[in-house]
Amino acid sequence: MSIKHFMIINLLTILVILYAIFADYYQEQKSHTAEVILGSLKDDMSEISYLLSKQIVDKKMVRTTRSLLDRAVSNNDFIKAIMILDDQKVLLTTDPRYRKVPDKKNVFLDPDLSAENILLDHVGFEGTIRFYKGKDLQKLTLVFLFDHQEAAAFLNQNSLKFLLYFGLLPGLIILVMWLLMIRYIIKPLERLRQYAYYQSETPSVFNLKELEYIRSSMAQTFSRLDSEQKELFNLARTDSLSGLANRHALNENLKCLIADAARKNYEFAYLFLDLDNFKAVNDALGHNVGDELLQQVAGVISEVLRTNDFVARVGGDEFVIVLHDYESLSEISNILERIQSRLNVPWIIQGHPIKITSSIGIALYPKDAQDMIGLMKSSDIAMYEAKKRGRNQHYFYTEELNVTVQKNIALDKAMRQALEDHEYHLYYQPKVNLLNGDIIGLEALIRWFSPTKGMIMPDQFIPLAEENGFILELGKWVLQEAFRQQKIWQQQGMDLHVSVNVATKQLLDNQFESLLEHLVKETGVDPNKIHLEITEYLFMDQNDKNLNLMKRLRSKGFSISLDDFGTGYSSLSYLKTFPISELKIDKAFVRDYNTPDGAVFLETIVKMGQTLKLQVIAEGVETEAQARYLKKIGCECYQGYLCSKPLPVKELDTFYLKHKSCMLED
Ligand SMILES: Nc1nc2c(ncn2[C@@H]2O[C@H](COP(=O)(O)O[C@H]3[C@@H](O)[C@H](n4cnc5c(=O)[nH]c(N)nc54)O[C@@H]3COP(=O)(O)O)[C@@H](O)[C@H]2O)c(=O)[nH]1
Repeated sequence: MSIKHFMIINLLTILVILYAIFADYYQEQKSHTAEVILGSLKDDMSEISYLLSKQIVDKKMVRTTRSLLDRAVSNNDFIKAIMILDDQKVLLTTDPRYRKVPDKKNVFLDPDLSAENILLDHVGFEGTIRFYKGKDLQKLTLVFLFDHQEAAAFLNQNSLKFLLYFGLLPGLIILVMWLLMIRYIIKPLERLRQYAYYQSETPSVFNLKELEYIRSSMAQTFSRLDSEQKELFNLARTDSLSGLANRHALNENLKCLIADAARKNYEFAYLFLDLDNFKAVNDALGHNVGDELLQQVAGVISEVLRTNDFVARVGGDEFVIVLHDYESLSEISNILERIQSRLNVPWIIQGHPIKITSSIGIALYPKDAQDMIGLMKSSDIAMYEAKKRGRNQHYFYTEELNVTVQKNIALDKAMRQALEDHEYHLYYQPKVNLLNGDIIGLEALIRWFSPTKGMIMPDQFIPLAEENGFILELGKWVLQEAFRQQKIWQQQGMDLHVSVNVATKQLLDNQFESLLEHLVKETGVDPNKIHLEITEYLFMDQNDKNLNLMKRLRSKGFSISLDDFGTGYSSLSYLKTFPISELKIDKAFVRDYNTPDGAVFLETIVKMGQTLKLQVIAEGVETEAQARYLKKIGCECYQGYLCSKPLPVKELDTFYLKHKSCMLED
């Protein structure tokens, strides 16, 4: 039951009780009035009886009393007529209309009957006139006939007043009480209920103390809950480390932005920023330093951006910036250049000097993607392109880039499957001694035989394998296969070393050394018969770790051959420091042997090799003229189509048995 209904029932009960009390009181008043009237009639009766008793000495004199009786009737509104009866005979009546002797029981004053009943229901009442005629006591009956109409009118004359005072008043009181209750209890309670349920506007102060206590406690509780909720809301949307928005907040923001941009038809830019080499900072200097660096980076980004731009940290060293309200794409570029140049300064974090750069991918809504996932993907693709292009730059997503990425994804999948399906084979290309034409070694070169696409050359998949790390798995297979083959040839009496291309990622892998040990054990190959062809990129970071690794590999018998020499890192200091056995001059220089610059380069390398006691081998030798020139300048070895293209094992066996050497014609 509601409070309202409860109140109504209570008020109605009070009203009914009040009415019952008042009705009882009214009835009592009426009876009392009737008693007073009847009393006065009785008094009149006594008085008139007395006067008549005195006046009458003979029944015949009754008529003489007429004036007295008329006066009595006119003096009393409740008497309609007065009759004097002698037994059953009417001697006198004040109103000739009433000549009939009234029934005895209708004029008898029954003490059990109420005055009101007598006045209203009886015809009248009687009294006795006693007088002496001589010595004889004579009796006559005096009858007062009631004027019922008058009596009823008199008795009821107060009922209107009563109704006004006692009938309407409680009603009014109850109404006022009801209105007060509505105003001070029911409405405040309803407002409290609404407040509790919908947490609508805080109700203003209530007049009733208890309700006010409830209201103010609720207001305090809600305000506390509100601030806690706000705090939780912010916590759930804030990255605790940087204080920037987190991924959750980014998603919410993007959802609104996409909806708004779709409705109002405007463009915005979704930028994905990734720090370059942040992992190295974390690994080398610890997470404390990494965390502080991230905080500083967050500060720089926020400083450069305008207040209505949005920035979130969405991963370890990954930030997302959402820009809108820009005039042109070059405005975006300007902002990003500002961020990148502000980041690309020497930082001192906890006493450590740190250099950090960033790569940023940009996707535009709606051109590049129309939804959140699409924007993330596109900006991610663009960011990787920025990294691929040398880091510390930003790159706008293009559909062509996407096509390349999709191709690479498919290639990546196929490349991995190909290893399981044994679609890779090693070809071998002879390395030749220029002085005597002897084949001194072989370079293992991978080929992929796809059942659908035929032979796929390594430069179509090795770069991707190096990029996505698959080179570790594939390189392991190459090493295993080359070691196994060298051992077979060795057992067959072909005393040739085998050169294996080793990607920088493979070399830097912590498991590389143990992998070599394991493969040596597994295949039984002599490490002295293995050349590991590495590129100059390894020497970009000439740290002790790399140097020690090279030294350990060398001490185990492996030879280190420097591939594509001249195309990469320009500092030559590593040639002295690192235990390198062989320099392979890139085929681009061999091709240019007959140009002044090419010749100078080749001669310089050969001389330098001689000075440093390194074996120098020229790659890509296709003509006798090239070979003769190389021989003339003192280059010891060459590799190239002049002797043979890379061949599969069987063909190479045949070739080797047939030629054994690639002697230059005199
Ligand atoms: N990490 C690994 N890299 C590998 C592996 N196998 C090959 N590769 C690298 O792929 C690049 C392309 O190799 P490929 O297509 O096999 O080309 C080699 C030779 O075929 C080519 N060559 C040899 N002689 C000539 C010539 O006279 N003319 C001419 N135009 N090309 C010639 O040169 C490539 C050998 O290069 P290099 O390794 O630098 O000695 C290449 O970079 C390979 O390194 C692998 O298993 N792992």
